[in-house]
Amino acid sequence: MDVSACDPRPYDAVLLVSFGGPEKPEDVVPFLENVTRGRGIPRERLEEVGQHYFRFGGRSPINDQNRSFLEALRADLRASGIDLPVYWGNRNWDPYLADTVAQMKADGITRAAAFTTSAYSSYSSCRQYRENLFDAVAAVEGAPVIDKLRHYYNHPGFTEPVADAVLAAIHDLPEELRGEARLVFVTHSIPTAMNDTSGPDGGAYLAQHLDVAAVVVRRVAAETGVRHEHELAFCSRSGAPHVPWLEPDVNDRLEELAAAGTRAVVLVPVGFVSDHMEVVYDLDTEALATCERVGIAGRRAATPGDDARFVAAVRDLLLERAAVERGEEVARAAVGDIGPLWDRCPVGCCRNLREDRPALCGESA
Ligand SMILES: CC1=C(CCC(=O)O)c2cc3nc(cc4[nH]c(cc5[nH]c(cc1n2)c(C)c5CCC(=O)O)c(CCC(=O)O)c4C)C(CCC(=O)O)=C3C
Ligand SMILES: [Fe+2]
Repeated sequence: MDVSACDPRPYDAVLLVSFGGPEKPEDVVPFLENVTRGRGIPRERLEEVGQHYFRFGGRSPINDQNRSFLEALRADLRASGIDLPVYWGNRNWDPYLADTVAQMKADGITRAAAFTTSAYSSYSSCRQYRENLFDAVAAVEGAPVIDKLRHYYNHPGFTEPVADAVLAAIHDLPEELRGEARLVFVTHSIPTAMNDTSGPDGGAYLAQHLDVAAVVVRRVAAETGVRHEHELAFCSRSGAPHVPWLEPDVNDRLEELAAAGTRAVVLVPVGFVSDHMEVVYDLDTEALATCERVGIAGRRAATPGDDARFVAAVRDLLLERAAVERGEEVARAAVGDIGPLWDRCPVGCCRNLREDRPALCGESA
């Protein structure tokens, strides 16, 4: 392998940044309190979401997904001769970001590249993590510098596993229904006001999802010769009922589709990089039950998880950014119409609608 192509300098560590989740029943309520502190989420919604976790023994799948991703990433880097430690810190549960940053400092780390488990622009999926990074670094004297790797929803290492998963799910349908399967891409609903302020010009959250969906539909058509009907729907709506969130809810949409004669659907959880609770509960438990009830043959496409191509995308983004920071020219892998996004978020990107809080990894004003 060309050694210069695997030069991670100036980075001496990688940091996986994620949401965190409970691991046992006693964790569920304190976890939900961490997530919703100061956010005005109605009590009934919290109780309902708590039930989703209790139904799975009080254990979210997200931490185990991250553990296997970490193992895969460490192996990938090692195999490429990149000798960097890989750390992990969360927003809402142990290991907390501030503790991880303290450990990195103790280990002598000076500059880390951060990869978040959210692919898209929005306050919840990008800027809030940048605020979390600011807080974690501010809490640790002499903390390392942390750079967030660019958005990767349109990196082929993300879209290729998604496209393959859709092909596999279509193939899993009864043969006579495969050609007419409708692809319902699903992501986390957010308040419409949060979508309106996502990215530097607003609307980036929706635009990015639609871009990926179009890419996947084209890739599937190239394999099967069928251009499947497709659309975007949402899961996991929260908040107060009078606050508008992105719609349609996937369950409502499945009812409408059944009434209009749709017989087969593939749910594509394109908003999730691995099997989070939203995937195993909101889609596998709830939405597939809706399919059953309304008489649609439904399948859920797999998430990228620890697919080798997705893991390798982290290495690609790390080496790309390292070269940028060394002042070299780079080629940036991206598919779709939007193209590769920025290394540092523009000023005002994904504005915090509640309050002004400092964030790392942005252009300074
Ligand atoms: C855009 C987005 C992502 C994708 C980007 C990303 O991955 O970060 C995401 C991920 C996740 N959300 C998660 C869990 C929860 N999200 C909640 C609440 C909320 N999510 C929101 C948005 C998002 N959330 C919003 C606007 C709220 C309202 C409160 C607020 O304004 O912050 C609540 C409180 C209960 C409720 O209100 O539903 C819970 C428990 C988990 C862990 C799952 C697991 O355990 O596997 C993950 C990965
Ligand atoms: Fe959430």
